[in-house]
Amino acid sequence: MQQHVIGDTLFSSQQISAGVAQVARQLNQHYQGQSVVVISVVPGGILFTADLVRQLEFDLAMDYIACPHTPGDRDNQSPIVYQQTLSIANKPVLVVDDALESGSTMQRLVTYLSKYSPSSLAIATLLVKPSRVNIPCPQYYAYELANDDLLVGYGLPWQQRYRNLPFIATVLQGEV
Ligand SMILES: O=P(O)(O)OC[C@H]1O[C@H](OP(=O)(O)OP(=O)(O)O)[C@H](O)[C@@H]1O
Ligand code: HPA
Repeated sequence: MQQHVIGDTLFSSQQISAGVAQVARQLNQHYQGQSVVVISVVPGGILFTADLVRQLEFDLAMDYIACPHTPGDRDNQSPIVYQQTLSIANKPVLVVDDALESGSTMQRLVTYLSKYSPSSLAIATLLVKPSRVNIPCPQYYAYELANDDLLVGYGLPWQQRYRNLPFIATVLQGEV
């Protein structure tokens, strides 16, 4: 592993667990008694989704969607890949990803999924960065960051690596 890429730890695995629990609490309150379709944005959202759904107390089904993103790209125009394993028509849908940076990926996904007529659409992420666009739907998150710095770990890649780190760290300046 090229450990020299990895800078200071911003969120330890304990802080991540606390953040997951915080988002789960908000969702358990909001969706109590409902049957929800949770759509994970893969691959980045896999880790957060896995941790989050195990703390959700309402009935849920799971699906996935992808919209490959290059870190630092503030206008993600890549094709959306969605197999629609489950119908979401007339059902509450929760889209789960690790982070919003520009917000452009999630903004496109929300617009796209709304065409399938869900009864409601909301998003859940662990992190949000400050320069994200406004997405007009309910948003659940644990941590609002102070800047847009590139991060790595817990789903976030550096050159497609390090998604599996159990903590979230900065990327050293020369490597961004
Ligand atoms: O708000 P944005 O600026 O659009 O960035 C957010 C996206 O970036 C990350 O994707 P990642 O780089 O992990 O790639 P992925 O799409 O392959 O998961 C993250 O998982 C979001 O999907
Ligand atoms: O901080 C990040 N790191 C890696 N990929 C990303 N995609 C959005 N934000 C990030």
